[in-house]
Amino acid sequence: MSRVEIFDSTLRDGAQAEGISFSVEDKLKVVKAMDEMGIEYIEAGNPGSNPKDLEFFKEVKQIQLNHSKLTAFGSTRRRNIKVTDDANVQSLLEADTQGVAIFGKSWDFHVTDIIQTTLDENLNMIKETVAFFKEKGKEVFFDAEHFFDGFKSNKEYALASLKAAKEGGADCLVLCDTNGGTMPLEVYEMTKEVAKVLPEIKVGIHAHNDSGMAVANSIMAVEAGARHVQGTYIGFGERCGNANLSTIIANLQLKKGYDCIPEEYMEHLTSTAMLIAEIANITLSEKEPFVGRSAFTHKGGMHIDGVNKASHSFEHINPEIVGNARRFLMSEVAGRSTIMKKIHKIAPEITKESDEAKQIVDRLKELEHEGYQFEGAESTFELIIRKQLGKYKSFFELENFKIIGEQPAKDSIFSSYAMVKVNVDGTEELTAAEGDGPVHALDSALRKALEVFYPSLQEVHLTDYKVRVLDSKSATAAKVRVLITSSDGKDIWSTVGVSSDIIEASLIALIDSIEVKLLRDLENKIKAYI
Ligand SMILES: CC(=O)SCCNC(=O)CCNC(=O)[C@H](O)C(C)(C)COP(=O)(O)OP(=O)(O)OC[C@H]1O[C@@H](n2cnc3c(N)ncnc32)[C@H](O)[C@@H]1OP(=O)(O)O
Ligand SMILES: CC(=O)C(=O)O
Repeated sequence: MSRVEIFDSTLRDGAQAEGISFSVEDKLKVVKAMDEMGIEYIEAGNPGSNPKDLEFFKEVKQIQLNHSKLTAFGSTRRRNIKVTDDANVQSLLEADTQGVAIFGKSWDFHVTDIIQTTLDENLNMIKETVAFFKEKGKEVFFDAEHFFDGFKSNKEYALASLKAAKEGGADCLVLCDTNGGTMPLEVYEMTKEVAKVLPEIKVGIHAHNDSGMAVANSIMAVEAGARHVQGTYIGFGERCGNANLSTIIANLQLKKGYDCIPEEYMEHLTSTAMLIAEIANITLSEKEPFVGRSAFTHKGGMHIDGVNKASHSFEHINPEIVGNARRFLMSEVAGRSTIMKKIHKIAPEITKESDEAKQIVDRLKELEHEGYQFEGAESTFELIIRKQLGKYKSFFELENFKIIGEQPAKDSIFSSYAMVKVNVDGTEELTAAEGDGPVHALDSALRKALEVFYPSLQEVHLTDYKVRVLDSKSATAAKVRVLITSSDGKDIWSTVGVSSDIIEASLIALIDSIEVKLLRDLENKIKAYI
């Protein structure tokens, strides 16, 4: 199996994405996650950029890495100064990492118009900076910024920038599609030419996603001979993002037979994507190939029927290989086989013709008539089946609650408080909490009271809250459907509630969300015991 090195820049190019800001603690968590995933290189920051990155590079030394090598990122020396006088170069040394990624200009226009120096001086800047770090014993990646645009503008000069890095002793020449505008076949042809002109040095690819081509471009570069791929684990980065490494790793390893990460870690691909999203405080796109929640989710009745008969009829790989799971959605386009599949997970003995099956279907129809919709809220659906079959005992009773919304003075901020009393096996707990709004306050108070009995609820938080008005003609008397998505960092689940009162609808969904978490914990305990 041919090896392709994976180089993750979540902490550097990822941190250049709009809305992303990592604390030192966050960065340390990402480093651990990448190491546990078997990622070969972690570009962990830009020490010349900010004191936080420098502090991080000190802290990270405490972590024992088993797979990954750390690299720091920075530019070549500035024009017309000595390498040793360049502050950025000094910060890179101070970061004290095994590797450094040095970016330099490959596009003649950028040299003359952006960094405003001569073409020769830029080549000197590249060669001298690379040579400096080689002398210091570093593994040096030369990131040829704007390589593909440069190649189109002035091929000789773009290649000369690579040669300058090679003469400086670079270990890898990384061709960057910095503006993300290059098309896959162009990447293939230009990479092929580099591999031909400079056969004795490793070539890499760093693609941005401005044309939606970053993954395709990375794969095409590998097809053309690149053996080092840079990107960010779930694709966020400057502007439209970077090449998504979770997609690339899965494609290269499962479809193309390359060796990117240890085989046994492939099943952690999805949970690591969720963890990175969690740390970055973003919602992982449900549509993300391989690792998204919808990646193996089937809605059309015929698709569900097909997957039940043979999973590969509508799935390109088995979801378990990447640690994801198959889901069937309940909807107006789902057939009876979908419902039976759900019932069978809980009660395999029940037949399509049995009274129990009929009662469940009737109950579902009733609930749908009330405004429930289970598409995307399978957890509530599962609880309904369990309750209907008498296979469910609630983990707690909500005895009462009170919500206060107040604006004590005309211009003061509106605030909400909630008080709840819960009962767990005869023991009562009364708690209050504050929130940004009534539902937030209620959620906080409910979990605070229950955490006394079930500490694992501390891991749970709401990742999405949607309200849909069902009959807008009835104005404020209209029913609303509330869909809540929750996560504990390992798993994501959705629950639904319907009422003409938005608080009640939210409460129904919140209670189900907590019940689902406690049910899963119990199931996991039983599995571990068996
Ligand atoms: C393609 C990429 O992603 S490259 C990395 C981009 N990332 C970032 O910019 C985030 C981190 N950057 C920073 O924190 C800041 O830009 C710093 C601290 C590094 C530098 O800040 P400043 O000194 O204020 O410079 P500024 O941010 O305006 O950058 C422009 C300077 O960088 C120089 N520069 C840009 N690219 C290069 C390069 N490849 N080689 C050498 N110098 C370069 C420009 O010539 C310009 O210098 P000048 O003002 O003397 O003409
Ligand atoms: C190096 C880099 O981030 C780029 O050229 O896009």
